[in-house]
Amino acid sequence: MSDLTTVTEVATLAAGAGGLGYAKARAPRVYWSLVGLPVTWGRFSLTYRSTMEVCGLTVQPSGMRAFMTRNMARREVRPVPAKVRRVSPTSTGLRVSLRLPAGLEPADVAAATERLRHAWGVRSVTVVEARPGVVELRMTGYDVLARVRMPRRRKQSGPMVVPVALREDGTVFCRDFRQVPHALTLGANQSGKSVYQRNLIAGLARLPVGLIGIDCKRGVEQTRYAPRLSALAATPQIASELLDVLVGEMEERFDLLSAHGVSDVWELPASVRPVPLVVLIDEVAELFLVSAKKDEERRDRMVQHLVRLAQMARAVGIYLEACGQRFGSELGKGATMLRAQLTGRVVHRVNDLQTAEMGLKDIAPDALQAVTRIAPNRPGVAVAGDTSGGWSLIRTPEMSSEEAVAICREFARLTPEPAFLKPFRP
Ligand SMILES: Nc1ncnc2c1ncn2[C@@H]1O[C@H](COP(=O)(O)OP(=O)(O)OP(=O)(O)O)[C@@H](O)[C@H]1O
Repeated sequence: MSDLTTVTEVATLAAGAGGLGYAKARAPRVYWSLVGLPVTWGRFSLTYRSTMEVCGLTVQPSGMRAFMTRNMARREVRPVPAKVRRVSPTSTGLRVSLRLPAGLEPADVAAATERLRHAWGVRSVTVVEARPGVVELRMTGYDVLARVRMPRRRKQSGPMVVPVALREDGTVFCRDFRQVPHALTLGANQSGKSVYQRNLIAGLARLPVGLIGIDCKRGVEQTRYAPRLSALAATPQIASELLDVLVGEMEERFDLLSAHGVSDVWELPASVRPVPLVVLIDEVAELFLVSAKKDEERRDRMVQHLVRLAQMARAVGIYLEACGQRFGSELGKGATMLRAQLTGRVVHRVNDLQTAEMGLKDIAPDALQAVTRIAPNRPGVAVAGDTSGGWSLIRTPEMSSEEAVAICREFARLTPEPAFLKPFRP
C-alpha cells in the first residue's frame, strides 16, 4: 500500500465509518504521523520538566548554579532534569536523546519508563544507553507488533546481517552471525518458529552464503527451500554423514587460516576466503532421540560433532541455527553443552516456565516473565536475548511459505556448490 493510498484511506475511514478512533485502529501508522506525533511532541515539550520532576528524574542543582539562579536570575531554585539534546520523530514514535546530570544513571530512567509512558500517553518507552552519560528514550505511539511492517529502506550493516523481525520499540531486530555465531529458537506448537525460520532463510538467501538444511522430519519443512540449499539431510543417518563432512571441512579451513597466518576467516583476502556456511537445524531434539540401542553410537558421534562445530567453527565461517520445541538436559549427553554454545536465543510462546528457562535462564533471567506473558493469539511474538544480558520483545513479519520459496528460487543462482557437499545436494 503506498503512503498516498494510506492517507486517503485514513481520510475515508475517518469521514465514513466512526471517525478518527476507527482510523486509528485500521491505519495506526498513518494516524500516528498525522495526529499522534504532533500531539505527543507537544505534550512532551510542554510537560517535560514537570514530568521528570514528578517521576523522580531530577537532581538538586550544584551550589554555584543555585546561587546564580537565586541571586542573578532572581528565580526560584528548582531541581534539574536531564538535558534534552535532540528530539527526532520516527514512523513509529519519537526518539529523545538525553544528557544525564551527575547523580542520575540509565537504570534510574529505565525504572521510570512505565510512569513516563502514562505521562506522555504513548504505547511504550524503552531506554537505551547511547554512551556514558547519554541515554535515548525510544517511544512508540502505537502497538507496532500488532501488524509488523519492516522499514522499506534498510542499511546493510555487515556481510552476515539479516533483518528478521521488529522490536517492540520500533527498531529492527537483526540476526548478526558474526557477532552471535550460533543461535537457538524455541517455541511451542503454532508459536511462530517456522515463520521466524522463513524470514531468516529469505534474508540469508540474498547473501553470498551457503545454506545447509538438517530436517530429520523427512525434510517436510526444508525441502521446499531446495533451490537455495547447498545440502539437505532429511534423516538422522544422512545428518550424521553430513556432520562428519562438515567437521572435516572445518579442519581444512583451519589449515587454510594457519597457512595465511590469520585466526579468522574474515581476515583472509576475499580471493581465497571460503564461502560462509549456515547450518539450519529444524527440530534439534530429533538429532538426540534414538529408538534402538544400535543407533546410540551414531547419536553420540553426531552430538559430539555438533558440539565441536559450535565450539570452534565460528572462526572458519560455519554458523549454527537450531530450532525446536524444547532443548533440555533430558535429551541426554551433550545437550547442555551444545545449548551453552548457542548463545543467541529467541523464545516464542512456550507451554511451561521450564522451557522458557531452558532458553533464557542462563543468559537473560529477567526475560522469563515476558515469555510467559506472550498471548496465544499473537503467534510470531518472541523474546530475543543474547549473552550481554539484554533482551527485547520482537515479532516477525508474517511470511507465507510460498513467499519464502519464491525468494529461494529468485536467488538460486547464489547457491554455492562446493565439491564436499555434492553427495548431499537436495
Ligand atoms: N509473525 C507472525 N504474524 C502473524 N501470524 C503469524 C506470525 N508467525 C506465525 N504466524 C501464524 O501462526 C501460525 C503458526 O505459525 P508457525 O507455523 O510458524 O508455528 P510453529 O511454531 O512453526 O508451529 P509448529 O511447531 O506446529 O510447526 C501460522 O498460521 C502462521 O501464519
